[in-house]
Amino acid sequence: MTSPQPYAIEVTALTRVFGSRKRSEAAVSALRGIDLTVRTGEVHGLLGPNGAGKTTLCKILSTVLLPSSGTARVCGHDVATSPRAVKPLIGIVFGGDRGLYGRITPRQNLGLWGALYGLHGRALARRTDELLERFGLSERADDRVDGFSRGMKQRLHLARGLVSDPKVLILDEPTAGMDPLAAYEFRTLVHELRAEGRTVLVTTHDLAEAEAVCDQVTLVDRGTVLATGRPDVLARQMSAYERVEASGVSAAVADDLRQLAGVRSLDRTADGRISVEISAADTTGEVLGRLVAAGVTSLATVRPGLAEVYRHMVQDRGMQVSR
Ligand SMILES: Nc1ncnc2c1ncn2[C@@H]1O[C@H](COP(=O)(O)OP(=O)(O)OP(=O)(O)O)[C@@H](O)[C@H]1O
Repeated sequence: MTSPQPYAIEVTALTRVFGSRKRSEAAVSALRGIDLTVRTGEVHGLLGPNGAGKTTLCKILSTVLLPSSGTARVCGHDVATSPRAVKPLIGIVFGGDRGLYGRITPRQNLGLWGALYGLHGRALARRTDELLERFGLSERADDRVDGFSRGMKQRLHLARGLVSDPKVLILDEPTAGMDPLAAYEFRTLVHELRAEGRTVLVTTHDLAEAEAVCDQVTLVDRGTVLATGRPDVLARQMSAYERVEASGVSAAVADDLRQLAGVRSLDRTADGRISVEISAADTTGEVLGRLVAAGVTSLATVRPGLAEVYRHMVQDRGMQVSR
């Protein structure tokens, strides 16, 4: 018996350039030398702002798009030279409305997709029924999809991604536009997929979602990898970019805080509030402690948005996290 591949996804020095369509347009380097490994059975988050290159990478992995240079392998098969070996191993789910046929029913959508993967007859009917049941769509199985709510369409997308029983599932912003309950159910689903032994690559803008479901997270920005590591390790690093905001702080206390080693900057706003930008993970507690000791009661800790974290990370390049 052959032993399973240790890595479900191996990406090395991957680039993708989109040529310009008009003379006036510059070519776009969507991926600029991505290295990424995802262990078999792992849930791996790809986290990055708009335009980071996440969708481009997902498309290359699912053989929809060719790389410009570098290599990408799925379960040991090169996506560019062996797409036929890759296709049955991989399922892809895009968020939003892309890829569903609204004028037909969920059963027919799944039937069409299953047929593309070579399923037919009883096997296809059984698989379709199982998935409709799993995603709570059995009662609406024969209604037209275009009358469905966003959450139902999203569940149908997920069902579609599983039609071929793929070993590797790519979820491109699967919770975009989901309400909180649906997003919670999604997290449960990802845990189930992992328990079934599948490898999941999930793209998101949402750090909390990545922390909740992922074993490993890779941060990407402008086509490059900024850092990769366990989400709790990355989150701890990100906490080094927290801000503390407070009002009613005397000039003497503010000066005292400014002197602390882990304080990057301290600004006072026109309305008398202060904003303290932290530059070391354990400084937030120290700043809060000093403010409380000085009798300040109006204070808050603000975790920066991803865009801000990226900005800091890009400035502080070299803080690569390894496994
Ligand atoms: N077909 C295309 N032609 C030209 N440029 C493209 C094409 N597809 C993507 N790009 C560009 O490549 C870059 C990366 O886009 P991509 O969609 O991969 O990013 P993303 O991280 O998925 O962003 P988002 O979160 O907004 O979906 C962007 O600058 C985008 O404009």
